[in-house]
Amino acid sequence: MSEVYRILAINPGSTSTKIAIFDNEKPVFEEVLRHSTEEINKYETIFDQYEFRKNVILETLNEKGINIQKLAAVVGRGGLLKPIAGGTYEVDGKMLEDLKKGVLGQHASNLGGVLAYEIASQLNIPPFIVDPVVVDEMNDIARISGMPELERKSIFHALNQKAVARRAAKDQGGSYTEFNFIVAHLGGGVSVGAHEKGKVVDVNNALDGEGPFSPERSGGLPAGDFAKLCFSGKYSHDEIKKKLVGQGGLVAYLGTNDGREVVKMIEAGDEKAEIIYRGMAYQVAKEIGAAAAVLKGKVDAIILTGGIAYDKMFTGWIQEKVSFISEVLVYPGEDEMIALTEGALRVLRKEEEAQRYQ
Ligand SMILES: Nc1ncnc2c1ncn2[C@@H]1O[C@H](COP(=O)(O)OP(=O)(O)OP(=O)(O)O)[C@@H](O)[C@H]1O
Ligand SMILES: CCCC(=O)O
Repeated sequence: MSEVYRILAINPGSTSTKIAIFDNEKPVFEEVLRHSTEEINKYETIFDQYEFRKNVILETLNEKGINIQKLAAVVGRGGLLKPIAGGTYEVDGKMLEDLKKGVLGQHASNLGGVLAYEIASQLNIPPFIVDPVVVDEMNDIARISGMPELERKSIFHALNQKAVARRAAKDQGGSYTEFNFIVAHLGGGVSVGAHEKGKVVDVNNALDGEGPFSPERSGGLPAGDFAKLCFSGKYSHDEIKKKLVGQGGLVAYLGTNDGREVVKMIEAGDEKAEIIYRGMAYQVAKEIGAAAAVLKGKVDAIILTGGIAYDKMFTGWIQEKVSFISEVLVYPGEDEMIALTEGALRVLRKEEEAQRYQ
């Protein structure tokens, strides 16, 4: 009989920490630990949230009677490292240092590698990350911003976009590298990627004021007015950064980062909530149109995924605008937990060697 590896997968998002235990590919336990804006805003930096999230994870596993001594590995969603190729990486001192100091910036997934490392080293088992948000397969032409000092960067929901695209390809009876897809990840942040035969050749930097606004991010802004706001003297650099990521989008307009709350507001007749939520769908549809141009109109399917894709009203508004491009497939939620686990299993089974972060 083949060996059973028990894996703990940890996925810190901007509004939640998802945890799961798998015995090989079989899910044994899964939970979404939600964190309110108030809870998250107590901490100045992402790294400051580490102890809080670690305690919530360990308490939850303990309450559920899960013995962590039986784990074979811990795998976390990887963060804002320097741009790297896709795949599974073992968390080492160099990576840990870059994740802790936020070498490319602060992001919830920086905690994935740190939490994996802290829990795994206590148990003397390996810590991994898989397909971090900095996976970079962009065409060079897509890096041009219009201002030479500012190069566009590939920072997006690589793990889920790729996992869902692979699943869609399988459902269509082929493999990921045979199709052109546009994948829109609709989570706390929103990214829309043009996947050309298995490579994400262009994508909005979901963390840096590009693309559609999202539950807690501003997305692309009128640049001149934004520059004036930055120099108005009203805000510090940190406050401006929070207006872009954390306190932008739905939070800024409606005071919540929770799409379900917005749906309730709309159902209760709140017209402002409806126009803002429709505005978010409108911007996602426009970004999908742009990705269709990148793929020269050769689009096998548009895929909507992430938490907000559970909302049929929202996906319906997008579908109305983009279904002229291609079929629209909806894969609500995320495939990230199994994608993380599979990445760890490939290494434990020696099908793949863990890559080293340089
Ligand atoms: N049924 C639903 N209707 C509307 N919104 C929903 C529904 N279910 C989840 N959401 C919303 O989806 C968003 C969270 O999505 P998701 O869990 O994919 O994001 P995250 O992991 O916190 O962040 P990110 O995906 O950016 O890393 C929240 O705004 C949540 O309220
Ligand atoms: C940009 C990568 C993931 C996210 O925070 O939304």
